Formats: sequence, C-alpha cells, structure tokens
Amino acid sequence: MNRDDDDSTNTMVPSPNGLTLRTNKIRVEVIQGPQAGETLELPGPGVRIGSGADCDFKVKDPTVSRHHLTLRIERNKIRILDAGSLNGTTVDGVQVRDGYARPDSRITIGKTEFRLLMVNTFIELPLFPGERFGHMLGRSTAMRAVFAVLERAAATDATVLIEGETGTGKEVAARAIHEASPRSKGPFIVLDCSTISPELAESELFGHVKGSFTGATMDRPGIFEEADGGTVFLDEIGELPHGLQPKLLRALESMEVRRVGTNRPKRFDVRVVAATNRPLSRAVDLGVFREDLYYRLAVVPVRLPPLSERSEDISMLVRHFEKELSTRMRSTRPLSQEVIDSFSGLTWNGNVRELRNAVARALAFGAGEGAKNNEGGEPDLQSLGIRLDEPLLHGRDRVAQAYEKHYLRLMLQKTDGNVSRAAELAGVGRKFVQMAMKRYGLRGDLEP
Ligand SMILES: Nc1ncnc2c1ncn2[C@@H]1O[C@H](COP(=O)(O)OP(=O)(O)OP(=O)(O)O)[C@@H](O)[C@H]1O
Repeated sequence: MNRDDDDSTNTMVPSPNGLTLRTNKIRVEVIQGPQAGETLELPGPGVRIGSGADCDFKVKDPTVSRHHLTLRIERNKIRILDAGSLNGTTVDGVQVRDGYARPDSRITIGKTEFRLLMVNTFIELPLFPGERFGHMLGRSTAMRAVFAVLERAAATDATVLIEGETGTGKEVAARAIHEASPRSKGPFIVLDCSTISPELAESELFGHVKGSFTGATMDRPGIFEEADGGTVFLDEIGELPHGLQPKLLRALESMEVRRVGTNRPKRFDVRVVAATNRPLSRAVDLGVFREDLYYRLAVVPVRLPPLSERSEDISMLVRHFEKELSTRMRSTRPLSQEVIDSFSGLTWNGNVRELRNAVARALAFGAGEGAKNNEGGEPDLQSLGIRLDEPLLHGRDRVAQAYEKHYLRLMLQKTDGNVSRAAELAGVGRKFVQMAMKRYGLRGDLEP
C-alpha cells in the first residue's frame, strides 16, 4: 500500500491528467528582521528557505545561509530540517536540526524570526503518471514528484543539479534525463570530479594540444568536445578544483572551450547535468564553491530523497533487483514475501546501492544473510577476539584484517573464484579485492 494513502495532508487524487499530489500550503508570517510584516503562502509538501535565489522563501537577510532550512508537511505537521546552515535554526529558542513546529512556534534564522501556519486550502501538483522514468523506479509520492521534474527538464537544455546522498541514484537520474531528451542519440559522457587529479583536470574538461605539458604526446579533446550534441554528467561537482571553477563557468556561459596550450576557441553544444552528495549551497556558504557557478548549475535543482524517506519504494526495488540479478547469479530460489517485507523494515544508509547489494547477497546465500545489514543484533564478543592485553587500535586493526581475509576467502569460494562477482557481492571494487587477495595470499580458486 502506498503510505501516502493514510497521510491526511499529502494525498494522491485522480485528475484529468492522471494522478495529482494534493497538498496544503504553508503560511510564513515574518515577525522580525528586514522583511518584518510580510506574509507569504507557499505550496508544500517541501519549502526551501534561505537567502539563495532558488529558495521558495528568499530571505533578504545577510545573516541567513543560502539554503538555510527546509520545511516539509508531514501528516498535518510541519517538519523543520536545518540544511546545515552556518548559524543554525532555533524553534522557540531551542536550536533544532530536525524537529516539528507547533502551530504558534517562532522560528529564528539569523536576524529573521517568523511564524508558520498550515493553510487548509489544497493546491494540486501534477505527479509523474508512471512508476518508472528511464531506468529509475519509484512509486512513492517523493519519487513521482522527482520524475515529473526530470521529465520537464529533459525536454529543455537547462542545466540540472542533482543533490542526494550516496547511492540514491544520481547517475541513473542523469542518464534518464539524457535518454528522455532530444539529445538521446548523442553521447553521454561522465566525469567524476572527485577522482581527477588537479594537474590533469583542466585537460580532462577542455582538452589539450600536443606538447602543452609533459605527457601531452598528441592533441586530445576534453569532455565538452567529446560530448558535442549530447550530455556531460559532472559527478561530485563539489570536488572540482577551485581554480577550475571560473574556467568552467566561462565555458558554460560562452559554450566555448580552449584546449590547454592554445588560445583558439572551439564551440560545443552540450547539456550539463551535475551531481553532488553534499549540499552544494553549503559549500557556497563556506566559500569553497563559487556562488555564480552554483547558480549557473542549479537552473533546475533536483533533490533525490534518501531511501528512508520513500520506504514504499523498497519492495518494488527488491523485486526489480531480484529479476535483474538472479539470472546473472544463477539463483533459482525466488525471495519470499517475508524476506521482501524484512527489507522494508531496515535502514539503508547506502540507499538504493546498499539495497541492491543486499538483494545480491540474499540470492547468493539465502534470505537471512541478505537482509542483515549493519543493524545486526548483539555482537558475539568471543568471536570478536577482544584482548584487553593489547592497545585498542592494535586489536581493532587485527580483527578488521582477520574479518576482511575470511570474508573474502568465503566470498571467493562462493563465487568459484570469480573476482568480479565476489567484488560485486561484497559491495567493493574489483581492484580492492585483487589488492586484498595479494595482501592475504588468497587465490581466485578454492585455496585458503
Ligand atoms: N530509483 C532507482 N531505480 C532502480 N535502480 C536504482 C534507482 N536508484 C538507484 N539505483 C541503482 O542503485 C545503484 C546506485 O545508483 P547511482 O550510482 O546512480 O547512485 P549515486 O547517487 O550516483 O551514487 P554515488 O553518490 O555513490 O555516486 C545503481 O546500481 C543504480 O542502478
């Protein structure tokens, strides 16, 4: 059952264009600060408040962070989530990171104080009619609202900034935008800004000419030239070296690049989708990410909710991964409804990726194993090998190494020595497994 069915505030109602999210408005009455006396009515279910231009309530107060807090309507209550603001959010004088407002609560951010009221006039926002957008699945209200935004963005050339915790599907979302766009026949090029070396970053983005630096043995295009006619996905954009930020901004403004080692401009025609797993507005507040580049990227900001906010998606995702993985893993045991239900009750800090790995483990080892994540019960102290006669950090490393070795030995046995499958099941990269095998003298066959 869709959880939102019993949520009296956010309900799905049929409309001529399919399903519509029916939600309340939030009224904000400013009591103190530069906008004292102003009243605004903002549509739920989510309202972004801050001094940034992309906020629903733009606070003209320099002591307020760009994205200071988010309000969310949940079951007739207003939830207050501080967005990692610099000077915090207080509710009735108490500092709050995540809490609920009472009807007469006073909220203070910087020098601005306001009161919140839920307005009982419904507004209707069209949700995406299906439960899949590209390769992204989701039946929760939250995901169908995301799909509706992605679909609208895909039809345009607007730059999209996707924010979401690790494993929430930022890369699948970027691909889905590309595939649903008029550029779908063009290339889709990914650059992970967290893995490029600062020395080579400029050449990766803009290309270089032969001889422009040691190792530049021939002319090479950068990703913008390579993706001409298609989409560039800049993953972990918050990690882009600071010195390159103005150059990227200039390139996006002019749609021209200059390869390293030449002044000759080359035009390109790409759409940019960027992603980050930490709120980029916070990086702007801290001065590590340029504000002008942030606004250039966040033309369409999209937040992918963590799995904890859309548990109604879990069973469909489990079924989907079961189907996808069971052939590859030669598993003939379908997961029982009981097992699928047990997945819904767990916390998935690694979000959809962790859930997928757990399904893979359940298919490989049987139900109980897969559903176990780091929330397991009481540890078996004996098997932890605790020795009080050695320093804590020494013992911790010894136990961790023993665990890693035995885990990988069993996993390699399970996969008949197939390193790629062992890595996939373990949720680590192939390289990690290969290095560990070398370190512990493990072999890709059944040898201990
Ligand atoms: N809504 C979804 N439907 C189906 N599969 C999904 C969905 N979201 C994520 N996945 C799957 O979960 C895994 C992780 O997704 P992805 O790599 O896109 O996450 P991410 O947010 O980019 O992660 P990271 O921040 O760690 O790079 C992939 O296998 C992807 O196919």
